Amino acid sequence: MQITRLDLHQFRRFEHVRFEPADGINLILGENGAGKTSLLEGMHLMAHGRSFRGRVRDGVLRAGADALEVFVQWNELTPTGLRERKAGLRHSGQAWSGRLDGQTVAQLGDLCAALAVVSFEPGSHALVTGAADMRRRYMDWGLFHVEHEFLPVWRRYNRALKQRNALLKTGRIQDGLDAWERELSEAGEVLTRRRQMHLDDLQHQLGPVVKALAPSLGQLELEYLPGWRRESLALGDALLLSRERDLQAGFTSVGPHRADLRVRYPTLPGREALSRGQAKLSALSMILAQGAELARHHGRWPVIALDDLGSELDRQHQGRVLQWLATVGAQVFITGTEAPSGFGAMAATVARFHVEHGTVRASPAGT
Ligand SMILES: Nc1ncnc2c1ncn2[C@@H]1O[C@H](COP(=O)(O)OP(=O)(O)OP(=O)(O)O)[C@@H](O)[C@H]1O
Repeated sequence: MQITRLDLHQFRRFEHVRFEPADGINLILGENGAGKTSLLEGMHLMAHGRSFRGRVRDGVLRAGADALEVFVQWNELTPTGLRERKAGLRHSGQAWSGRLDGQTVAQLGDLCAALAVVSFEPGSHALVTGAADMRRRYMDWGLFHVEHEFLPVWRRYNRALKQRNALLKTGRIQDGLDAWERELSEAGEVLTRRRQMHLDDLQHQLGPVVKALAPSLGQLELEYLPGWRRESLALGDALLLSRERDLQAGFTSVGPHRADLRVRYPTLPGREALSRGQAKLSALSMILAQGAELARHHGRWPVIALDDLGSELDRQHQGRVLQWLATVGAQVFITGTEAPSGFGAMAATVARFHVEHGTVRASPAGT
C-alpha cells in the first residue's frame, strides 16, 4: 500500500496543504510546530477514524474553521495489478461524511477498513502501560483488516450492548432483556474467539520483530483477558449472574467490551518495572508486528508512520528500526527536527521533505 497524495484542509495549522510522498522511506523534517506530526495525523485519521492526539473537535480542526477535510490517494497491489484508490473525509468535530473511490460511505468503519496505516508516536507507550481501551482498539483494528466478517460481528455486539445498557438504566428488564442478552452472548463469544486467534497470530509475528528491534526485551508475550471468567462460564451465564449487580450499576460489567490484553515479559520483572523506553520499544514492536500480520494476510504492507523517532528511541535502537524497515519494503513516514541516525548506506535512497510556512516541499538528498 503506497500513498501517492495527501491533502489536508483546515487541519491544525494547515489551511490547505498537499503532500506527494515517494514509495519507500519518507523523511519529513521541520522545526518544532511546523506541522510534521499533523501530516501523519491526517493519514491516521483516515485509517482509524480518530486522531492519535485526541478528538477532532479538541484541536485537530483549524482554529476558526467549520470542518476539516482529508483526502488520500494510494496504490494497492491486487492480483490483477496496481489499483488506484481514493478516500475523502470531511469532519466538523460533530458530524462527518466520507467518500471512497467515488462513492459515499455510510459508516466511518468502511474508510478505516480500506486504508491501512500503523502509527507509532510519542503517546504509543500507553499501548503497554495505559488504559485497556487502547489495547482493545489495537486488537480490533487489526481484525478489521484481516477479517472482513469481523466488522459485522463487532457492530452486532456493540448494538446489543447499547440495548442492554439502555434497559438496565431504566430498569425495564421485561422489555426484551433476555433477547438482548442472547444476542450479546452469541456475538460476544464469536468476537472473543476471533480476538484470541488474532492474538495468537500476532504472537507469531512478534518474536522475530522483538529479536530484530529490541533483543534486550527478551520474550514478549500477549495474553488475552476476555472480560469475564471464561475458563468457568459461558458469556450468557456470566451475563445472567451479573444481572443484579448490573441493574444497580446501570451498565454491563462483563463481556468483551471489558477485555484486555496483558503484555508479559518472562525475562523481565514486570510491566510496572518497565522503563519508559522499554514500554516504547514494546509498543513499537507490537505495532510493527501488526503490520507484519497484515502483510502476511494481504501480501502487502500497511503504511508505517513513525512520529519523531529520533527523540523516542536511543541511537542504537533507531539504527535497528531503520535497518529492519529497509528490509520489509513498506512505505514509511518518519518525522523529526533532524534526520535520525542509522540510515547508513540507504541514506541516499530516502526521500526527504521539509515542512515550513504551512507547506511541504521535497528537499534534495542529504539536506
Ligand atoms: N486547531 C489548530 N488550529 C491552528 N493551528 C493549530 C491547531 N492545532 C495545532 N496548531 C498548530 O499546528 C502546529 C502543530 O503541528 P505539529 O504538532 O504537527 O508540529 P510538529 O512539526 O510535529 O512539531 P514538533 O516538532 O514540535 O512535534 C503548531 O504550530 C500548532 O500551534
